[in-house]
Amino acid sequence: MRFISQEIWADVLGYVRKNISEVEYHTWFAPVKNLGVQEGSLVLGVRNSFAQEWFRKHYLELLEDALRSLGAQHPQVSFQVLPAAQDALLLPSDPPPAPPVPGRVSAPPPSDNRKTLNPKYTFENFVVGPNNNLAHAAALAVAESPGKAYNPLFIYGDVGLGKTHLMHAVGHYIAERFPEKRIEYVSTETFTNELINAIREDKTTQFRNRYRSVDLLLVDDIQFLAGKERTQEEFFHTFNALYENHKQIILSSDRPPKDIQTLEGRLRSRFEWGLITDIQSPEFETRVAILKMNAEHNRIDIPQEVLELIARQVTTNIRELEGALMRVVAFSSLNNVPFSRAVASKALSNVFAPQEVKVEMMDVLRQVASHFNMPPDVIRGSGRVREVVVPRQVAQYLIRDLTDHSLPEIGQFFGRDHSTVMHAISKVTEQLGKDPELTAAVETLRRKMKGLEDEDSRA
Ligand SMILES: Nc1ncnc2c1ncn2[C@@H]1O[C@H](COP(=O)(O)OP(=O)(O)OP(=O)(O)O)[C@@H](O)[C@H]1O
Repeated sequence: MRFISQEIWADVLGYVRKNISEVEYHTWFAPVKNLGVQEGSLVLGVRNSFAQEWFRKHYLELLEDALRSLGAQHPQVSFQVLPAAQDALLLPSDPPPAPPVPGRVSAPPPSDNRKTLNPKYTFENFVVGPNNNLAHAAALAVAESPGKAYNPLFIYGDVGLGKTHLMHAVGHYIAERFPEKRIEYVSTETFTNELINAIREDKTTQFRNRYRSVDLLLVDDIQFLAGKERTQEEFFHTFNALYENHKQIILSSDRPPKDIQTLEGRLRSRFEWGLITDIQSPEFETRVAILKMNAEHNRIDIPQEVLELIARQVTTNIRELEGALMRVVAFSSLNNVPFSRAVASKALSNVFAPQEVKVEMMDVLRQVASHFNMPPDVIRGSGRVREVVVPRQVAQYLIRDLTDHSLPEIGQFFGRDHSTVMHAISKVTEQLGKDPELTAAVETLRRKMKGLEDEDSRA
């Protein structure tokens, strides 16, 4: 059974909900469990055989339509009656727990002080790249010496780039080492709403005590303090109380303090007391590494070239990048086809502007290297034996054929001048049709790189 993510399942439910009444939805769909995909069929767990029959009769088509809207070409849905005890079944988006390591005692359950933290947002699960290494180093320093290294730590950056993840990572790190420490994570919006309620219910003292007695305060999206005078006033006092007691404060924002309009000067200057660090959009290699980690985390075996294609499609927001991976996984499960670049490209074409699968020089080199079973560096190296020269010529020929690179650019990539590349290309052109082995290699590789048309037609 392959899992489909909760996001995809939520999309299916969203589709269903738009097409039936609320009463119907709550009666039938709220108790359904998504059990994953088996042989291309989405398996749903229902409570009893009556429900099973009802679903088959009344909702099968609707569910198939929902899957079609998500890219399934031949959607199939089946229903399984859950044993009574399976109501509390592990959701398929939670990967099955790893088998216990003999002789190792499993970790104790998380202590209470991390109840507001997302368990996935740890340092171990954070991929460090040139876009975030300063923020990561600062967060680690703060986690090791809370209240001493940088206070406050102010992390800013665009949507979905890992600010909340880093804040929580500090929380987990501290919670693990100091289980007695009180950790509070709050979004500025929640802080504001809680303050409003406290004022209305005359409970401001409790509100203050709660936030002023923590050891680590994590506040997300602090830019939303802008224009909220009463909340700013309250936050100012919370900040001072914590700061004076050497308690660590971490703030996140979509912009640096100086760009938050209508923020009181005294707050702005406090935000600048510690360290201000930013997170930028991840570059290609970091995006691939994030996808790889996600895939491993979910025990999905997906080829590197597919991850690279996804990483090329989604360039700015990591949340979207993860969503794109889940879409590809769902698409391949639902259509029962193996992962490939063509499949990924199709899975994403509903969401992202269809892009031609753009082939890069490195892609070609890697494919050629794997075809001829030798390391890419050897092909690019100086070896002159036939076993190396032929793959090198094939790689140069295919790069010229499949990319827009000029002869001098290709030459530079191989550490040679353009006339050598020209010679390689004419050599391969001359042999095509004459040398069956070479012809087959070129054709296979070309097809693979152009998006694997053969798999395309199966998808
Ligand atoms: N460097 C990274 N390594 C692994 N996963 C990451 C990394 N950066 C971000 N993510 C993942 O991307 C998703 C979005 O991250 P997060 O919620 O922390 O972003 P954010 O900057 O706080 O966004 P927002 O501004 O919307 O609050 C999360 O699932 C997070 O785990």
